[in-house]
Amino acid sequence: MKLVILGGSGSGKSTQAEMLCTNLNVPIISTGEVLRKAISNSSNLGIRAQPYLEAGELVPDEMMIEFIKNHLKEPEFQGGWLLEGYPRTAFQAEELDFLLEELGQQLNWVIYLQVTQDAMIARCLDRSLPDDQPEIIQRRIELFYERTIPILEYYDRRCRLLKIDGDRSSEEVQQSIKNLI
Ligand SMILES: Nc1ncnc2c1ncn2[C@@H]1O[C@H](COP(=O)(O)OP(=O)(O)O)[C@@H](O)[C@H]1O
Repeated sequence: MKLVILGGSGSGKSTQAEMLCTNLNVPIISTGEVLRKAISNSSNLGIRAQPYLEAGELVPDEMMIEFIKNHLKEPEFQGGWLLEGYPRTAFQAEELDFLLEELGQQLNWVIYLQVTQDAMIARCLDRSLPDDQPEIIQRRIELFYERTIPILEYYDRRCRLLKIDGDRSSEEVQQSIKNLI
């Protein structure tokens, strides 16, 4: 199974991604988590990505596209995978299509966790990750509507989109996803 899970800040996509990759026994790439770890390790990727995360801005497409290309070509991802937080822009979505064609793989589903803006903000303030200050959360949510919502229509036109109500318990959300994939 090859899945993408998307949603705004605090939509619960990391929680659902972890549950799914355990249930489906597939490896996961959570781009937000990878970037935060890269920053705390002061790796080359982390040093380059840090200013963007601290401002709530998206890391440049070219960096993310190269990162995903390098990972999805690794042997452990040949049998299936789950991408959480990628793609986030139209350019990333198009490049993912080209990459999957090159790898002879097909994306099964894009799972979109739909939650209200108020719920997103409340959950982010609750979890207080390093980049969870109110003004940064606001910017990340703005960017979600501006850059990521359009790619949901891209996948809907390809009949690959599953819209899930994320404003419920994580167990109910996970069951809804499992019923559809
Ligand atoms: N696909 C991506 N393209 C560009 N930047 C990304 C991507 N994924 C993660 N990031 C960066 O990492 C930050 C944290 O990502 P994530 O944990 O998914 O945030 P959120 O929970 O706000 O959706 C984002 O605000 C952004 O700066």
